Amino acid sequence: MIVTIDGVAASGKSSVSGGVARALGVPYVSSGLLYRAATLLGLEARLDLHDAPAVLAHLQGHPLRLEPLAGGNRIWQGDRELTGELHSTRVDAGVSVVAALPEVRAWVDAQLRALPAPFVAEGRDMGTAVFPHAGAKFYLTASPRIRAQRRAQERPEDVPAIEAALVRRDELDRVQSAPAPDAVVIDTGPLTLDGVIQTILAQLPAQLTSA
Ligand SMILES: Nc1ncnc2c1ncn2[C@@H]1O[C@H](COP(=O)(O)OP(=O)(O)OP(=O)(O)O)[C@@H](O)[C@H]1O
Ligand SMILES: Nc1ccn([C@@H]2O[C@H](COP(=O)(O)O)[C@@H](O)[C@H]2O)c(=O)n1
Repeated sequence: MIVTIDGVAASGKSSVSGGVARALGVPYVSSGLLYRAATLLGLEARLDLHDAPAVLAHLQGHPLRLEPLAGGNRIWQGDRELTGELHSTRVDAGVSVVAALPEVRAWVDAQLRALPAPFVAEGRDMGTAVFPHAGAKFYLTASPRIRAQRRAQERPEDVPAIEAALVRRDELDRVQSAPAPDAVVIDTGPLTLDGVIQTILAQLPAQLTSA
């Protein structure tokens, strides 16, 4: 059983996926962490992030390991844990460039499809490209201002700067970020985090919640 939760940047995908996964007793899988880790490695190696062969060759020489848990995903390169370094402003600024490389997308998709189900998968294209046969699909939205206000609780920048960066990232991610035709679209703006989680749980087919 796979449930997909896609959405725009900072719409609550990780927090909501964690809550849904805990309620179902399964892990969740953060696809964005793989793109973020690929970006961090590229930045550290001073690669041109537009250079697909260089980024891919570097990834193949420095394999990443995603550890999907209901309580939060962790990601490793060899013995080094990268998780805590991936939500920085510089990774945010570069990640959409790396994610636009078809070779990197194919590499990430292969990592994700190799994971053993059941799980909740969150990202941009989980319900469309990676797991089109998922048992239930959701797509989260909220206005840029609301998302920036939420994110400002966790970042040093002010709300207008965060909002501008989110709008830019949404624009760059537009190609791969769209609701699947069979996804339930949820505007999280008027909802609490728990409200979004309960909305999703209430819409899951009975066979998923009893599995
Ligand atoms: N419905 C909600 N109400 C209030 N705060 C929320 C809600 N959903 C998420 N948040 C908060 O918004 C922030 C962003 O959420 P989260 O990191 O889960 O988003 P995301 O979509 O995974 O982000 P990114 O795309 O950058 O990985 C977090 O601080 C989270 O606690
Ligand atoms: N399925 C996905 C997931 C992520 N991306 C790209 O990674 C960036 C970071 O993702 P977050 O979920 O952590 O925000 C995102 O801005 C996309 O560029 C993707 O392309 N596909």
